[in-house]
Amino acid sequence: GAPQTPIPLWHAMAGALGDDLQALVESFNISQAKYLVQPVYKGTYPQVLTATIAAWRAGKAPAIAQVFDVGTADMLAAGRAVVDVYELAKTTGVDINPADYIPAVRGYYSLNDGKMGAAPFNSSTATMWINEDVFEKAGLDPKTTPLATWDDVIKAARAIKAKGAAPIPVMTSWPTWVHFEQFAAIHNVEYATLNDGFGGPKPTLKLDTAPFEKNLGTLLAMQKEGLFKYEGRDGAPSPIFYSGKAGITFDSSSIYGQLKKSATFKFNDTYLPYHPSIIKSPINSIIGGAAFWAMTAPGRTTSDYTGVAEFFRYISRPRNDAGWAKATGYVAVTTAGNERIEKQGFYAANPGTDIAVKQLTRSQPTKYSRGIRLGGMPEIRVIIEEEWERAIANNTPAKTALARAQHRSQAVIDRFARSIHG
Ligand SMILES: O=P(O)(O)OC[C@H](O)CO
Repeated sequence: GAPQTPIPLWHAMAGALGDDLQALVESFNISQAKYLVQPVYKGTYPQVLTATIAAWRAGKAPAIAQVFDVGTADMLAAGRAVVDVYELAKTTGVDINPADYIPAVRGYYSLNDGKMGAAPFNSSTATMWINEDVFEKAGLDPKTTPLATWDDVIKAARAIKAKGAAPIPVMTSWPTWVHFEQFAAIHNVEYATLNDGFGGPKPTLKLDTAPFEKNLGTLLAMQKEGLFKYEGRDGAPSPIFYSGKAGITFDSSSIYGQLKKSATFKFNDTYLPYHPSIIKSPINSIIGGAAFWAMTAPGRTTSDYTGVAEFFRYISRPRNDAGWAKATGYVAVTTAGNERIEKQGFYAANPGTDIAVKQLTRSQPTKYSRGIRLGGMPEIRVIIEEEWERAIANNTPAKTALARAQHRSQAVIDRFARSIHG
């Protein structure tokens, strides 16, 4: 037959997630004869983003790039580099319907006028993960030990430490995603003015405020007491929990697939803990993970873009969307995908897999729990991580770390605002 059109796809899915993505791509490739999607692992999320931007400047951007949550504002501002999904649908005639996606996902990846920029794919949220074997060793019943509030978590951590049940009572992956961005959402705390950045070009960060001080202060105090161990930036710490060395971690719902594949201990997840002094009853968390962006390049043809659009439509079909979510721990991004999982009885048969969706939908999103839309956000995450690390190393209070993080991060936002508005 005719030669297939290659569609390069750059991604950040390692380990079990990489295998699952490979399988999904292969099923698309054999479902039709025209296009051959070619997945390439390009490293971590920030590495994929950097590589994609560099490649675009060199006229060699992949047809599809997987960009993480916090790269969204930068991508939406990238102008000629990307083809927004609504435009892709229009020019190729491939029907990609925004109404198919659950509101939290659609809202996150839309422009201000509601038109979709990216194709939703791997949406997660952050949850609290429990090593049940460690709990049992510490004399804690993993099914009944209260873990709703931070005081509850501290109590459990003290028991784990006292019994020497694990070298690390509590740790975290994604320090800033979980303990700043998701923390702010579930406590209905403002992260930045102008509706967390959705409402205008030059928001002011709110990192140097009492709620953030309370939360970072709690973590720094736990660190001093030997209850919490800061283990590194972004997703790098995750394998420490996989290896069984920690009693509790905070991580993406999407570590489910990896744990199912490789963990030698019983595990489960539950809701993120909250501070009753900040909110009586925590609200919805926000989506994380990543989405697929259609990239431009010199010489890219309508046929190439049609292949991209066909792939986007394929992954949104209820069967494929649900299959990916069940294997990985990501949430199904379409309404039909979610209904399919529910109907199959998957959540009931696999306790804990329902927590992400429940936490994402437990309230109506407010202006502080819909997402954070700030330019330069990947850089801001690194700044906050640096200041957190400095506070641990120098034994300085949360207030100092937050003042520094606020000052340095605001400069990033102001620079971004100048770059797009002159
Ligand atoms: O591990 P993921 O894919 O759920 O992503 C976690 C964070 O949202 C990445 O920024």
